Amino acid sequence: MIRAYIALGSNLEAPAQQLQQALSALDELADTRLVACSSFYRSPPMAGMDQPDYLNAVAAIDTSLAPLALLDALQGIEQQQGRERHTRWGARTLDLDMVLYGDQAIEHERLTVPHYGMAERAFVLIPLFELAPQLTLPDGRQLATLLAQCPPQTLFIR
Ligand SMILES: CC1(C)Nc2nc(N)[nH]c(=O)c2N=C1O
Repeated sequence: MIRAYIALGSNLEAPAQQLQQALSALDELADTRLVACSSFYRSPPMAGMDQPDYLNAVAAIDTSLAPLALLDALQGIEQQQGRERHTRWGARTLDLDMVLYGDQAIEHERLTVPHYGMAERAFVLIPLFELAPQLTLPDGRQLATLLAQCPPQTLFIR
């Protein structure tokens, strides 16, 4: 089994329920087990868009699904929970992003792992640090270092 970390985000239609429902769906995926989930964190939309605050978390899963199969499964859960991809940065009922997949660096047209924006996203780094403070990225960087260098963002533990 591979340890993967999934970033969850929602800012529409009862975000706390969206995240809880997504955690259950992750645990029910074939060949996958939900190992842990961070606290839920509320924060204003990054880049100050005119949207409701987000609720974010990071989940740790163990899976034997291959990366693209896991990606398909994550997109399936988003769709089950009403995710319409209107605009790239628009508000959404649920976002599931594969942040890390074991110690693999993946460059595929559908999938980049580690997640391309994680170093600038406190709403990913802080929940991830809660779960795995000693984590080292595939390129050798320490998660603690990324967190120290990340642009500050106001997060509230919900
Ligand atoms: C629109 C954008 C970049 N901003 C966000 N901002 C916050 N706080 N949380 C998110 O999950 C999030 N997701 C996004 O996709």
